[in-house]
Amino acid sequence: MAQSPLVLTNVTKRFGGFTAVRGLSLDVPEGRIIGFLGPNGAGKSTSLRVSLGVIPPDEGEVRLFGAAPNILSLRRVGFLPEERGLYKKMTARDTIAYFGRLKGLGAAAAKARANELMDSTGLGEFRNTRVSKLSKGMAQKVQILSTLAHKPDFLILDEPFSGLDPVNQQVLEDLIREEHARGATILFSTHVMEHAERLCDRIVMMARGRKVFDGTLPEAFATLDKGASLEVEPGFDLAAALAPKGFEAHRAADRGHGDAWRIALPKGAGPQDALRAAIEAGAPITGFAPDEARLRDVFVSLVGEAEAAALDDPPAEREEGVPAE
Ligand SMILES: Nc1ncnc2c1ncn2[C@@H]1O[C@H](COP(=O)(O)OP(=O)(O)OP(=O)(O)O)[C@@H](O)[C@H]1O
Repeated sequence: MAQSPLVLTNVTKRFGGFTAVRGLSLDVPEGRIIGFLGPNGAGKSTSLRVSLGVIPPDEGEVRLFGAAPNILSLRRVGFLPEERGLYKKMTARDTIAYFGRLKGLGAAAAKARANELMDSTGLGEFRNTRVSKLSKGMAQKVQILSTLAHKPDFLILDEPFSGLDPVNQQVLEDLIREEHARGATILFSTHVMEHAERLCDRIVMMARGRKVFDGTLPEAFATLDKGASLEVEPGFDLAAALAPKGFEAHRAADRGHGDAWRIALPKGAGPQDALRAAIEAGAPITGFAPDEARLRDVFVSLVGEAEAAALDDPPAEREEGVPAE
């Protein structure tokens, strides 16, 4: 069996009296794209830092390519830290090539790889531009490309999408897929669930330092009760009409034209069954939609609306110059 690039067993990390990560066990199998999800402060960055040996765990074990993180295993990793930082006076291409050389590429190979990466991601014309003259988003792209320069086996990207506009978020999604197709294993953290929905084989959800879910997308959606939404003309009591047919309806909101209801589906029933039952009950239907579950709904069902609301907050800015530990 292929070796998992990363295995965490019962990892706990405390800062003073505060526990940032609590008993986290995680297996990142080779060749997967895994999304590490959770709101600000959930413990994602701390877990990633512990995984790379940047900070030691207080309890538990980290195995990176089968051993404690070491110089050899770290060479196989490309890491995008949450705190971005590049040498401002270096050109974009030299920056990417420099990171490639730090990870063992020869000078010519590093330069060629930097050119190739910049051309394929729309940065070709900025090869000789100094980092200080790049926009924030472009500098972020340069930093991301720097983590890929040496074609790492394992990419760990901490909030790679934050700071990118929608076009460049798409460029990054494509890049992640290409790296995956090349054979890389990818673990990325995000509080934007949509990226994970589109990209990931598996997701790990964190809240307040604890893992609250670990599984495939279908497994995540299977945790939700299925439902449907129906709109009927105002004043019609859908709950009373559907109760004898075994469906529970709750008024969702008065939208003006009609009344919106949410129907919980009993086990084995589909949204069309609810629609049929409403028609049979003589409901004056003005709208119908099967519920389209999103990962955010899964998160809400696991940790509650209050905790999930933090997903909408922008990532916390760490003050510059504040050390990681
Ligand atoms: N060096 C540190 N010293 C003290 N507390 C820390 C340190 N690093 C992280 N923390 C705390 O640990 C908790 C988890 O932080 P972490 O950065 O791991 O969360 P996160 O899920 O990555 O969130 P974000 O998206 O905001 O970065 C937070 O409450 C944070 O304030």
